[in-house]
Amino acid sequence: MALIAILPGDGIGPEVTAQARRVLEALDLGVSFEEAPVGGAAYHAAGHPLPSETLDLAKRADAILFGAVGDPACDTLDRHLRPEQAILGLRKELGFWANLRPAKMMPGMEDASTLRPEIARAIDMVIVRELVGDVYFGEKGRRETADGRREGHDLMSYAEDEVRRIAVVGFEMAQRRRKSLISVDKANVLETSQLWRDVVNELAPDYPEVALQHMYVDNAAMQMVRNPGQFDVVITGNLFGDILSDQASMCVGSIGLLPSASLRAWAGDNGLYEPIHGSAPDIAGQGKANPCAAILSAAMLLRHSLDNEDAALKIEAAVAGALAGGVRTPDMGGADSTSQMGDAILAAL
Ligand SMILES: NC(=O)C1=CN([C@@H]2O[C@H](COP(=O)(O)OP(=O)(O)OC[C@H]3O[C@@H](n4cnc5c(N)ncnc54)[C@H](O)[C@@H]3O)[C@@H](O)[C@H]2O)C=CC1
Ligand SMILES: CC(C)CC(=O)C(=O)O
Ligand SMILES: [Mg+2]
Repeated sequence: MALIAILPGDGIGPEVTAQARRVLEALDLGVSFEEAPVGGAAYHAAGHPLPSETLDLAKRADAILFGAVGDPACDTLDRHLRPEQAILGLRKELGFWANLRPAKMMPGMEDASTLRPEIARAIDMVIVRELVGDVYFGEKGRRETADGRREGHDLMSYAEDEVRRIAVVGFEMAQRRRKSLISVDKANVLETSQLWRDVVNELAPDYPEVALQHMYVDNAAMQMVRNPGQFDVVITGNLFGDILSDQASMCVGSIGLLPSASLRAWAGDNGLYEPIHGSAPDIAGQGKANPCAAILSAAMLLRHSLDNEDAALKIEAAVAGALAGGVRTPDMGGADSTSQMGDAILAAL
């Protein structure tokens, strides 16, 4: 029997993963669930944001459903003990280097988008974000200069094999979709990005049917709100992908709508599935969180780790159906609660 590890985390994490678990249970898939604390919840309970029991569960599971981590009560802790280290640690320890973040306009959701309906309607992209390199994982430090100024640094670096493997994912995904790949970097300024661009260009002849374009990240941020329909598959580094995917979420209606998969293989392997949002302390505990991103992450889990495309499609159709029926949490301009959104999706199932 397949084992799904549920790591709810902090803030709205437990609220949205509870709805995703309801949906998975309703499908009667013959899977088992095991939950463990992570992030601030784990720090308060066990003194560490990623206790060894939680890491062991993540390793032994067939797939991981993750909520979110981040707790204002931990803001003053040493960086190594902060809740966010748990998600970075899980990604690194388990080698989940490929992060897929699909953003697609769902029927009848144009009113929730910050863009004009005719612009928003065309959105159907996947951001393929490199997840275990870049400035998030480079050498970090603080020092004091000779004249007494405080300095901080975070090294941005990529090795060619790290770029190549994520670029291959991008090219292969583009080949399965609309055959357009936009690689986002800052090669006009950054050495890391020049290497990124070189490696992507070297791969391009292997994928002659894919139209490759390079775009600087500042322009990409602007193009994403000017004409998001031009993006099919986007490949980019850890930092730029983090930022651009939050931006893409508002183009399709809410940060509470975008799921993600963090993988080390296309299919049939353990993966980590989480909404792209954080723990949202400003709305935690109020029943206001939109659970759609977590529920759509559960669909990605079934698709990529449990080889159950049928069940994944059922969940995606149920979410689209509930939204098309007008159920909306406050982030999408409505007044329905987290559990009412979950109820509507279960009813649509
Ligand atoms: N993967 C993870 O666990 C992530 C953790 N974080 C952490 O989360 C904490 C809060 O970070 P923020 O920058 O505020 O980002 P956030 O994504 O938690 O929230 C940003 C804004 O979006 C809203 N929001 C987010 N998810 C929502 C949902 N499902 N439904 C309705 N509204 C939603 C929040 O209320 C807030 O106004 C921090 O500690 C941060 O480090 C942030 C991003 C990802
Ligand atoms: C703790 C952060 C690096 C997580 C994040 O913002 C993300 O992965 O989207
Ligand atoms: Mg983020």
